[in-house]
Amino acid sequence: MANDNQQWLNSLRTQIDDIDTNIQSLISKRAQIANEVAQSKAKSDSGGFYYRPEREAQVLRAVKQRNQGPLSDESLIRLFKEIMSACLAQQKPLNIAFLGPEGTFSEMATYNFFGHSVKAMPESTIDRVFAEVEAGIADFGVVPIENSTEGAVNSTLDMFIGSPLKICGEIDLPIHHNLMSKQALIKDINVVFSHRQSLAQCRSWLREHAPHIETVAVSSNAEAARKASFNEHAAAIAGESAAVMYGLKILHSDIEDQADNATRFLVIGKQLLTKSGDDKSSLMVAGKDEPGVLFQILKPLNDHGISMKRIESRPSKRGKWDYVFFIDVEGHVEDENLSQAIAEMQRFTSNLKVLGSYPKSV
Ligand SMILES: O=C(O)C(=O)C[C@]1(C(=O)O)C=C[C@@H](O)C=C1
Repeated sequence: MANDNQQWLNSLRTQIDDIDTNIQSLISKRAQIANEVAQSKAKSDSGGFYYRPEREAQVLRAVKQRNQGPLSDESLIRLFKEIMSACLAQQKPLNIAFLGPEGTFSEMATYNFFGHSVKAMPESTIDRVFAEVEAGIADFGVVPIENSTEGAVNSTLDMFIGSPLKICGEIDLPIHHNLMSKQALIKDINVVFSHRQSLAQCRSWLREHAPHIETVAVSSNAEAARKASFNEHAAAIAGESAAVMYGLKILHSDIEDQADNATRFLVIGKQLLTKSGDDKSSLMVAGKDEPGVLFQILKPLNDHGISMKRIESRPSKRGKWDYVFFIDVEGHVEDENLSQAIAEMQRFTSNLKVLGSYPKSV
């Protein structure tokens, strides 16, 4: 019996070896063809842009559509992202600036979107991420834009007012928080460090399970984990990778108050993207100081059957009580109905800037 089972195991492993040989040779063939694509881009007027997020979104949507299991869509998408990341790295290795330090959710979002064959560059502030991309030191940047529990990240919205950068993609990252410490028991902990937003996202859990523990806000979750790593009676609330990086034990996982807690990040760059087939566009609009101006600005969207996904207002910094509106809509600016709507909106705005058309997160 044991012998039969061993034979079965051996035969299964032989099958896996054969399949791996085929997969490897196909991946190598794919990489060769991607190299030829790079040569064709070098000859064309592609503006030196080798990375094509709209094409990658199409590849990933096809992967999802073909999937019949047993692997989940997420697993297959992760694998194909890594394949494309490696194929692109041989054409042109990308430098990606993100809101650091290492071990933050922004870093996780960066690798989730670009795969691991990129050079991820941690920056200390959102302004620095924009500056590195504007200066061409980084090819793209990754910045948080909103959290499903805590709302908009105003410092990112404000950067778009003065920056020429475009939005080239979005990343919808589920955020799971963990309580981590050198200690094994929560009763031995007297202080919890975390970023202000993360403490807010775990408010009810902390009230219920750790009412005796003091909470201290620090600059990032990774910094919280670093502090907890050399304080015997401290804990941090952070993502899993911070626990690994700073050698902490996870005492409780998924402690966020809302199970579907997520943060949306934007990919910023200099590239204007062509249509991927399922896109979103972001507009920044300064209204004229007239009665009913917001209604007039939004009316063309309704008239042309365009779905608005989000609107935020921010002080314009041009004068007191003067605002700009950030509006996300379905579609690409090259779509007939959206380009007509934008032309009509311009009659009621003192300034309208298309921040980008980009594929919806896959
Ligand atoms: O189709 C392209 O333009 C490619 O360069 C190939 C490829 C891929 O591996 O599929 C690689 C990088 C681009 O970002 C998009 C796709």
